Amino acid sequence: MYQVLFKRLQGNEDVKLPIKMSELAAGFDLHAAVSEPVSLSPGERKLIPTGFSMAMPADLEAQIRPRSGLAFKHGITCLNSPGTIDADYRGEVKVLLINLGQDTFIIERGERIAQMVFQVVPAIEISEVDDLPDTVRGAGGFGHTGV
Ligand SMILES: O=c1ccn([C@H]2C[C@H](O)[C@@H](COP(=O)(O)OP(=O)(O)OP(=O)(O)O)O2)c(=O)[nH]1
Ligand SMILES: [Mg+2]
Repeated sequence: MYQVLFKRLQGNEDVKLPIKMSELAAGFDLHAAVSEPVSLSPGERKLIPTGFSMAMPADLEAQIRPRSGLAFKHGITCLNSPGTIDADYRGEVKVLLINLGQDTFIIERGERIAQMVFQVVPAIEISEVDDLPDTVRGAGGFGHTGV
């Protein structure tokens, strides 16, 4: 079991911390900590505060992903999906939303705007080499096996 710490930022006592909406949900829903309703017109993007910062074990990252309901119903998604929260980041977690729909969308304070999924990040050691191990695929890619 991993221990993750959430710190509520001042002035956001009324905004919920990330929560799972069902027992086995992969994502913790994130709530908008906007001081007043924020409008996103078609094509517009805005960085939305969540009212908390966090600390997690060094081998974790957190991914900020869209909510499918907002994407399907309103065309609202995360521009940098999935957003990456580094284990050493102590600033406020923010969500970069973009409106790909046809209508202006209003984000209300406390609304669930995205979800956060934790992942283990493997420890990696990099070595520069002159030759890589051969494979059957080789350099084939981008559809070289056909449709
Ligand atoms: O959706 C996001 C993406 C990032 N961040 C925060 C946490 C993350 O650890 C930090 C940096 O993110 P990233 O590495 O994606 O951005 P960058 O453009 O590479 O910035 P930096 O140079 O600060 O790493 O910004 C968020 O709050 N929400
Ligand atoms: Mg970075």
